[in-house]
Amino acid sequence: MSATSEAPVFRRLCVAGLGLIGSSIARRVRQDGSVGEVVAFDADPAVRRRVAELGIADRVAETARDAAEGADGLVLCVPVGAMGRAAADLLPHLLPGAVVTDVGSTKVSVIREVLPHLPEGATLVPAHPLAGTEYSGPDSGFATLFDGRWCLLTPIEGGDRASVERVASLWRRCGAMVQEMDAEHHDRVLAITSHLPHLLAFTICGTADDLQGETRSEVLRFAASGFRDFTRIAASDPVMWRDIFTNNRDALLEMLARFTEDAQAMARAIRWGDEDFIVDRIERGRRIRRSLIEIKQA
Ligand SMILES: NC(=O)c1ccc[n+]([C@@H]2O[C@H](COP(=O)([O-])OP(=O)(O)OC[C@H]3O[C@@H](n4cnc5c(N)ncnc54)[C@H](O)[C@@H]3O)[C@@H](O)[C@H]2O)c1
Ligand SMILES: O=C(O)C(=O)C[C@]1(C(=O)O)C=C[C@@H](O)C=C1
Repeated sequence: MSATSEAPVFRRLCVAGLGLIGSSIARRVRQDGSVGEVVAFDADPAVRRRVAELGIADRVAETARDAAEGADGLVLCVPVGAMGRAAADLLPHLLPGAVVTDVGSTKVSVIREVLPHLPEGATLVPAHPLAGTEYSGPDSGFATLFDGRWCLLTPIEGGDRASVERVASLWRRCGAMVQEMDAEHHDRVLAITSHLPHLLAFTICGTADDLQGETRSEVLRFAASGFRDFTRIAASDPVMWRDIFTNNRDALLEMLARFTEDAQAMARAIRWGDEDFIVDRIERGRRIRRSLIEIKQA
């Protein structure tokens, strides 16, 4: 990827929270010139020092005020439970008319927490890149993270369309495909496709750990790739996932209840030897996997 001749989307972009996602954005936009200047800010001094060492921003600010002053764009890349605090610290200092966006995994809660801090004339365009890994921190980011991945925008009803287009353009230049969606719908979709799978992965690892007397050494020694796949997801950051679970509580609990019912149906089929039911459920899983691979190849 190399710098294009297109005009920068923002003159100065403030990136707040330089973990996996924030540092990936900073790396990408600096490489391809989609913003004039990147100013980084993180609440953790150790992260600020590391970002300076890595050289992934034009400047690392020591305070929220210094980071936001003079910026016409701000992307909040902090855990969803910290969005309100970060917005309160940064938003008052942005340039008039600035565009504020975020990358949070929940959208209704982020809108609720950030909107009250939006200065007159500024706009909020919530966003969520569907790309990540189980790693966190500034060393884990990379410039190609968003290539070919979806970024969902959940624009505020009646909000400024030009700002939505600017944020969409930033994500396209980061390599992502952009789609707009209603925030409530986003949270329900992500509850089943991302939040519940993580809940299951944390839980199955916990269950295996509880059985340590009997099986744990076996689990670890002979861990087949099925269990290993769960452990990759279960290695994700505790603060990030605590915040996602508690900020998408209703949708997640609804999906968990539906899943529990379906798991009970499977348990019943196993108990009574209903082989047709069991095969039908497994075939459904295989079909979903195949269709996902086809979508990826298309
Ligand atoms: N990791 C993923 O796979 C993934 C994917 C898409 C979206 N997201 C979302 O992106 C956001 C960031 O996730 P991440 O994986 O990059 O997290 P991370 O833990 O790697 O980084 C978060 C950073 O935010 C900083 N921070 C916390 N509170 C702050 C504050 N008030 N002001 C400034 N900095 C603050 C932390 O010090 C940390 O460096 C989260 O909202 C998450 O839900 C994550
Ligand atoms: O790839 C992973 O490890 C991820 O967990 C990424 C993942 C996901 O569930 O797909 C996690 C949370 C985000 O909000 C978006 C993406």
